[in-house]
Amino acid sequence: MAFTTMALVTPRIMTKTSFARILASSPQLRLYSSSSSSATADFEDDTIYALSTSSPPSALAIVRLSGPESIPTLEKLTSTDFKVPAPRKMSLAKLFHPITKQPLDEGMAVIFKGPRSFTGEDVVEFHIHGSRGVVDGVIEAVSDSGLRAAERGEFTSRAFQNDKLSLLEVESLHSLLTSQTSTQRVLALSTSSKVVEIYDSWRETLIKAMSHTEAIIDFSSDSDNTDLQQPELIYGGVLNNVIELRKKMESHLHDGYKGELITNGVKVCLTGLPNAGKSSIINILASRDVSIVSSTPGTTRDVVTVQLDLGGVLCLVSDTAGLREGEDVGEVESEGVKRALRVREEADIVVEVVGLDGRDSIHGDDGEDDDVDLRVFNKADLREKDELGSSGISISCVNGDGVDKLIRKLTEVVKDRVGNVGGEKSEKDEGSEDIIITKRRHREHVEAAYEALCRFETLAIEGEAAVDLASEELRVASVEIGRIVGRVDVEDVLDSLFNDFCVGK
Ligand SMILES: Nc1nc2c(ncn2[C@@H]2O[C@H](COP(=O)(O)OP(=O)(O)OP(=O)(O)O)[C@@H](O)[C@H]2O)c(=O)[nH]1
Ligand SMILES: [K+]
Ligand SMILES: [Mg+2]
Repeated sequence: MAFTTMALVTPRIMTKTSFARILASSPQLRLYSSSSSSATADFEDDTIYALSTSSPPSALAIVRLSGPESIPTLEKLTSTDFKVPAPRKMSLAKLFHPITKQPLDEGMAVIFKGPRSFTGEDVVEFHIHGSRGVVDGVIEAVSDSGLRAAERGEFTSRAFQNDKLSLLEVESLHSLLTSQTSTQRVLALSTSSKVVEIYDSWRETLIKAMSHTEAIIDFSSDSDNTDLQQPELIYGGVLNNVIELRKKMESHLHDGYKGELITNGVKVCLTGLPNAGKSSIINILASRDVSIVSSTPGTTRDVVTVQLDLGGVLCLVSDTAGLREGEDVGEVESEGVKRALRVREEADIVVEVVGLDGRDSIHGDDGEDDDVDLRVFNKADLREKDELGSSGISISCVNGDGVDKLIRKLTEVVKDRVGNVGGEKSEKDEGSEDIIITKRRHREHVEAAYEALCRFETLAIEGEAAVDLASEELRVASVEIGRIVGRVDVEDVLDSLFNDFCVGK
């Protein structure tokens, strides 16, 4: 699938002013350091530095240090009468190269004493002017003071090693740093500490249940004990708690994949017969010529995808080949149709574009088809007014009629799919659970835990005879939940995660 643009576009309702605006350029920061190896493998207590803001030039820049030599380095770069400020208090700092004594900048410095810092170590931040000359000078001075350039994500990995952040919080931080839309931002901010608490409480429930079943095992193997009333009671209590938790997991698993949709983007597919106007529509939505429009049916073959911000939700909107088959359809177009069908199959939202009138809908006159979420009747300029019923939206790519309505309607459909994130809860949202699954990784662990609890319940029916097997299922479930927050077995996830971070974070 080809992304024609890296910029995220917010389609705008047609007004006299602008039709669209590019929201944000690529969030990927250019790397200042070229180092790319993983930071997690060899954690050392040397002192690291990095430019934490994007490449010069910019108005201001921040160079960050972390480790035992941070504060001594601040002293080396300032004159003897400089007083190291109290933690978290900004102080004016005239900076000099420690050896050549050349002036570097008149900036600001702030210190954070470990463990009350992001990394848990002593941290110094230089807030300096963002020109290449200043930034290079300060970086050189820090390096000449014996500090080492940080690896990608090394500040965050130190925060993790020092128990300042859990794996789940590291993931949320990464989501925040790469967020492109308001829902991604709000979700990232809301899924850190609160969600850790939820998963930890689940794990606590499971560990408690496990300790009770272990007690039953001990109790039963004690041959002197003839009173079996008590273990049954205990087992009943454990079972109730497990059922309650299993149901909670179930409701989170049935969350409509909202978290993953917000994180990965909602896939919207424009589909329809050749010449319906699919490419014309994607060009309007993207406010630029991303897809070729022509009067020849079968123009589009490759899938063309643009990123749009619809009501604060990242959407990946794809233009696809017009669907048709037959002898006059050549090999290349035929491959295009195959791709179109695949994209449609995988889409979260299917928008069918109908050309001149309802008769050339791929589904015939009734327009009934389960996988279509929104039907758009294009070329309204060629129709008598109100010729069509209310089964879709009537638009014209030629004069722009109905385009604002299409954007509004599409936004509605998208927002309906991802739910209300971070907003005031409306009546509709009553009883709906908060999103706690934002990645496939989380879902897989919750699913595995859920299945273990189902097996536990089956085994529990057999009573004490199978209590040791049942207890093992509780252990499996607690390990799976522990993996989400990063309480157990995290190394494999960490390596790939920290590699996704920028240098300086
Ligand atoms: N009158 C009129 N013509 C339109 C409108 N929208 C698109 N067209 C024309 O319809 C023809 C086909 O448009 P495309 O956007 O290429 O259609 P498509 O669905 O992408 O076609 P394929 O890629 O071949 O499947 C072009 O000549 C467009 O200029 C419209 O609203 N009104
Ligand atoms: K065409
Ligand atoms: Mg096309």
